[in-house]
Amino acid sequence: MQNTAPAPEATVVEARIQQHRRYLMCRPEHFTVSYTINPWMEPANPTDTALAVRQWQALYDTYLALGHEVQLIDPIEGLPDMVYTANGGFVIAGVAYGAKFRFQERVPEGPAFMEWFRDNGYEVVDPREVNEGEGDFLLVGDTILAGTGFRSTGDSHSELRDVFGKEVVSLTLVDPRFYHLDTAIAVLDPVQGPGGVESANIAYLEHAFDERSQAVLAERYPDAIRVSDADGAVFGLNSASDGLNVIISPRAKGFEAQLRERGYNPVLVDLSELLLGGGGIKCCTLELRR
Ligand SMILES: CN(C)C(=N)NCCC[C@H](N)C(=O)O
Repeated sequence: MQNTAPAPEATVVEARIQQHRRYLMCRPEHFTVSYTINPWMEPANPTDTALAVRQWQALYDTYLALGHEVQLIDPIEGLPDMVYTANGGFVIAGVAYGAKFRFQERVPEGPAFMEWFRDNGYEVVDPREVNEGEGDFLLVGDTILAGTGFRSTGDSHSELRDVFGKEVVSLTLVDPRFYHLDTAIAVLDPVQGPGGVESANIAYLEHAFDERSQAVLAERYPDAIRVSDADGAVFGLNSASDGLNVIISPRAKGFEAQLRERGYNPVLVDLSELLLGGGGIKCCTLELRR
């Protein structure tokens, strides 16, 4: 008798390609939580600066072990959030669009980062509009996804478009726990081929966005990984990917499994102490694109 049962579907796992990265980080020597500008910060809870430094060092060592390059900006006393370098600007092709922070407590960080960029050979664009750098702007392939709702303004998205001449897609965040775009979206793999960007994918937390933005993301990224609230709430998406290795929080168990299924290599680094300031792996990592 002829067997008419359909052949079992083969699971195709794409081969992932590691890309070299250059990052800017800041040792959290002055880390503490002395004010509240996001729902995670609770000045009454004690912080352990030595532990924050050890955890940060583990992230730094991980990047080096994976073959990436890390540059450092000196921490400044009285600016405890400077460890979250992702907020210090947005850099593409040697051009650094500076940050202009929403809250007074972080305002002095803007010029400090711009000075570092200048001293290190970047062309600096002094921003007119309030924006918190790569915390709210993510390069996915050749498109910039730009967050608003809590920190960066919609006007900064227009400024960003003028500065880089790229497509900028505005997305509105609605859940105060996910106040920067990089808490709600992880960029997984902008793969550059000889003819430009060949593929780009993301992971995201759907309900961190308003309905319009959810529709935009669903249409643009049909293959995206959608993560659970539980994984989002431990800053699972606040991760750094080199196209193959994805550095994530060890608490994001579901996301870890989803990444493995897709052929990525999750690398677990615990930044629990820095979570007290409302930041995770990606927040401590600014990509320097030459
Ligand atoms: C992903 N996130 C949140 C970041 N990119 N940055 C962390 C900033 C934390 C700082 N206390 C603040 O509230 O600004």
